[in-house]
Order: sequence, then structure tokens, then C-alpha cells
Amino acid sequence: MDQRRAEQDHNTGTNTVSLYGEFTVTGNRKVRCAVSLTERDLIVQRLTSAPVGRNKVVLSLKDCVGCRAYREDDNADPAAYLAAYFYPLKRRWLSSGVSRQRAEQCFRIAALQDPRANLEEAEKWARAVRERSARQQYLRDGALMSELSRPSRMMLLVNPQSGKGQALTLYNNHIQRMLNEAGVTHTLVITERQNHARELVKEADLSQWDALVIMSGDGLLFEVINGLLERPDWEEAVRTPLGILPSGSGNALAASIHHYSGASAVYSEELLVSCGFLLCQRLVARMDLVSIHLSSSPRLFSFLSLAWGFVADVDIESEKYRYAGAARFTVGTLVRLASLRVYKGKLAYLPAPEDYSEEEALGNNMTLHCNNQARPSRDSPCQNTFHNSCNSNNSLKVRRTESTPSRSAPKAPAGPPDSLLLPLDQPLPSDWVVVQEEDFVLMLAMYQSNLAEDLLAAPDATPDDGVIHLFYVRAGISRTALLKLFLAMEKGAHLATNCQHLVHAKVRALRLEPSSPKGVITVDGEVVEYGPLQAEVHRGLGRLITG
Ligand SMILES: Nc1ncnc2c1ncn2[C@@H]1O[C@H](COP(=O)(O)OP(=O)(O)OP(=O)(O)O)[C@@H](O)[C@H]1O
Repeated sequence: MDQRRAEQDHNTGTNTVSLYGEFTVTGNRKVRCAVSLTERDLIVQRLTSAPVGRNKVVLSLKDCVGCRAYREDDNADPAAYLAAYFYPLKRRWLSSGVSRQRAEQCFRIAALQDPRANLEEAEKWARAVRERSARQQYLRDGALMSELSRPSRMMLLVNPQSGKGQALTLYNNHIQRMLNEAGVTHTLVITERQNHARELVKEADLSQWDALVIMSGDGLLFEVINGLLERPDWEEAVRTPLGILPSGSGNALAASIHHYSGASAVYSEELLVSCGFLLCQRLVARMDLVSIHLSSSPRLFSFLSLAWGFVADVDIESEKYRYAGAARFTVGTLVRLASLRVYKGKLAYLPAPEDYSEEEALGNNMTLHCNNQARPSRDSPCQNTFHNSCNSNNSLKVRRTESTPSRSAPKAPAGPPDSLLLPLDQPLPSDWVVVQEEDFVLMLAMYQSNLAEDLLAAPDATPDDGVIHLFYVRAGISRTALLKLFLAMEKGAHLATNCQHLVHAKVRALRLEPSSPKGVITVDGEVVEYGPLQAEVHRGLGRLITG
């Protein structure tokens, strides 16, 4: 295989070769390779007499997280080295599924005797690979995404107790190396107790960070989001890009991000590698946040779900099967099915208009600016233009931030006002739909696609569709039918089962008034005050690093 043939091979279509070189493989100087870089791919061809196909590897730059040039400490060796890090989707051993698996390409560049010249050549390649791979990401993901600045600085909050208690091991085994390969500078913060992360982000100098990344379950992100919204500068703070790396047992947001990337479902460490890869791409989208009013607690902000009845009970009761990881929900579902019960209450909602258009989403939002240099010009938050009577209600219920040390104390309660909600003790506005039934098996409001790694509850949800996907199951459903629904939910096929007891509505706000004296309500998997509540979606209020 000679140089001319290698070049001809790849000079096809628009994928023209922009760099070509012949290097040896690091670690085996006998193996020579012809390496070509095109706009889309890095093509490595071993220069042997064997048939071409077997010796050629084509690596898509979309799968590349980073590339670097370096010299080794050996002064006698004039060579420089080029290492490129890829995480392509590969078929799993003995399975039909695919998952991202690490593939490193490492070359020795020693064409010249001058070590500096070799290093310059390696650096030219590394720059070209990085630039093209960043361009590929941006092209793939379109206009509504923005990119973090490079190099990026992230605060990585790790909850060592999350899931099976292996978060730090998972960080050491996968994430540390991947972030280094991608040139992401990160500071590791190990959370020590409940609310530690919340307090930290409430006080943090956010200008130091391009993103806050949470390695835990969904509970830690819930704390971080609410901490950001308690700040006097919440309008700016809530637009800090947030990333998630799954090490809990539910990992619903991580599974949702993976789902949005279009890849087939993966679980546990494979999900972690996928989310790590997506984090390294540094693409930021808007994320809906839902403001939730409880009867006497301060207002909360939720990014994932609101549940009452069967789902909330399973979430909480299955805590004791935590050692089983993601399987805890399956075990919990089976246990609760055996003692299936009816939950009484009133449910009402404001339907989302059919043509809830992109323009409406963008109405109050300008271009995304995600790096810290651009922070002062970050886009305005979604601000509601109506200021009706509900605001006085909110001002009573919102957690006040006067106790937070700050240069300028906030005049208004933290977080945006709610424009669609009347006080809980007032009748509903006339355009709301009141559900006729008062006997339910479950109520589940979702604003991301996944309820857990293996529960695709709202398959067509997107991070910023401005919609609460409301599901409820009426009383009267048999155990078998309910089990079938949950089994179908693994593939997101529950709506296609045509179950007469399952209702799905896309809504912008809802009110729930449970009438049973005791019960469980969860917000993002965390137990909250039981009693009447209402919720309103704030389209695109937050920022999420997603794929
Ligand atoms: N070092 C710590 N020790 C105990 N609790 C902690 C610590 N750090 C954080 N926490 C708390 O643990 C709670 C649970 O965290 P999180 O939901 O992220 O993980 P998880 O419960 O393991 O995940 P999942 O809900 O998916 O099972 C959070 O409310 C957080 O405040």
C-alpha cells in the first residue's frame, strides 16, 4: 500500500483529505501507518501488503473527544507523539445493542531530527483534529444549541453515597481520564451531606465556572437547581450550564439526555460513558423548569417529574432495595402491585395549545451564550409578561433570600413569577380542564423523557418543549394491565397499548388536591410536603449540557 493509493482512496466526494502523513504506531515502531484527516474522519491505514479493508480504520470525528501532541521525557529521542481519543458506538459483546467504547489512536512522529519540528508537526495535527471534531459536533446539533468555551472549566460535584456508593470509583475509572482527554479542567467537590451542594452553589462565584456538573442521582441536581434559584442573581445563575453524570440508581435525567442523543438505550456504566462523552461535546440546550407550589412549604423548582400515587410510592418504598441499583424500581413495582390501591383526589390542568410553536419558545429568549466571557450578555430568562394576582400569592410562598449574604439583597422573591396560577385556595381559572374522576392509581407529570434508566415515560419529550407531559391512570385498572403498562414503558410503548385507564395530556400547568389524609408526593424523586399543590412550566429557563 503506497502513499498515492492511500490518498486516492480518501479523496472522494466532499470528504477531501486535508492532512496526510506517515507515522509509526506508538509502542511498535515496526508498524507504519498512512494517516489521513478529512473534514469528517480520521483514516488510519496500516502500510502492509495485506488487503486494504482489514488494515483500514475510519474514525468519525463526531466521536472524538480530544487530541493532543506531546514529547516524552527522553532527550535522546527526537520524536513527538500524537494521541486522539475516540468513543465510537460499537456492538456489544454477545448482544444486539451498541454502546460507546473508548478507542485511542496514538502515533509517533519522527520524520525529522529536530525535536521541535516534530512537535510542531504533531501540534498542527492535534489542532486540526480538534477543530474539525468541534465543527462536526456543531453541524450535527443545529442552531438551538450553543457550545461552551474551550478549554472549559467545570465544577464537578460528586455524591460519594449515591447509588451503590461507587461514585468515586466510577469517576476514577471513567470520568477523570475522559475529561482530561477532552481538555476539560475540572475541580472535584465531594459532597459531604444533604444540602451541601445547595449551599455551595448559593454562595459560589459562578464566573469561575463554565458549567456545574453533578455526578450522583437526580437528587443532587434538584438541590443545585434550587440553590441557583435562591440566589439574588438567580436570573444569571439559572443560566449556568448544568451537566449530569449518572451514579445514582434512577438516573432519569442522564437517561433522558442519552435518549435525546438518538442512541439506543444503555444502562449503568455504559450510560455513564455515554453521558461523559456528551459532556465532553459541550453542547448546551435550554431546559424547562417547573415551579411547584405546595400548601405551606416554599416554592420549589423541578426539572424532571412530579408524582403521586403508585409511582411516588414505588420510588420511596424501593429505597430499601437500593443495593439492587436500577433494578430497585422493578422490585418495588412488583411489591406495590401486590397491594395495589386507589388514591383519591382532584386533578385539573391547563392544556398546552396544539400549536405551541418554536416562536413562542423563543419569544423571550435570545441567542444562547454559554462561556463565561460572554456571561454579562447571557440571554434574558423567560420572563412572564403577566403580573396577575398570583404574584402576591407567590411572594408569600417563595423561599426568601434575605439571609443570603449578598451585595444587593433581592427585592422580589427568587425565581420568575408564575403567570398561570391562582392561589391554591381560589377556584381554578375558567380555561382549565377539570378531570371528572376522583379515584386514581397514579398521577405522573414528566418534563424529560425518562423516569428511570429503563422507564421511557414521555418518549416525545424534549428538554425545552415547554410542556408538562401529564399521565394519570384511573382506578379500575387490573394488576395485569398495570404491569403491562410498566413493561411497555421500558420501550416507551405504553401509550400504544391503548389502555383505557391511561390518560396522557400535554399541559402547561396543573393543580392536584389529594383527599386521602396520608400519602406520598415526590418532586424529581424527592419526597415533598403532602397536600394540595400546583405547578407551572417555565419554558427554557435553565441550561443543560446535552447531546
Ligand atoms: N456525602 C453525602 N452523604 C449523604 N447524603 C448526601 C451526601 N452528599 C449528598 N447527599 C444527599 O443525597 C441525596 C440523594 O442523592 P441523589 O438522589 O443524587 O442520589 P441517589 O439517591 O443515590 O440517586 P437515586 O435517586 O437515583 O437513587 C441528595 O439529596 C443529597 O443531598
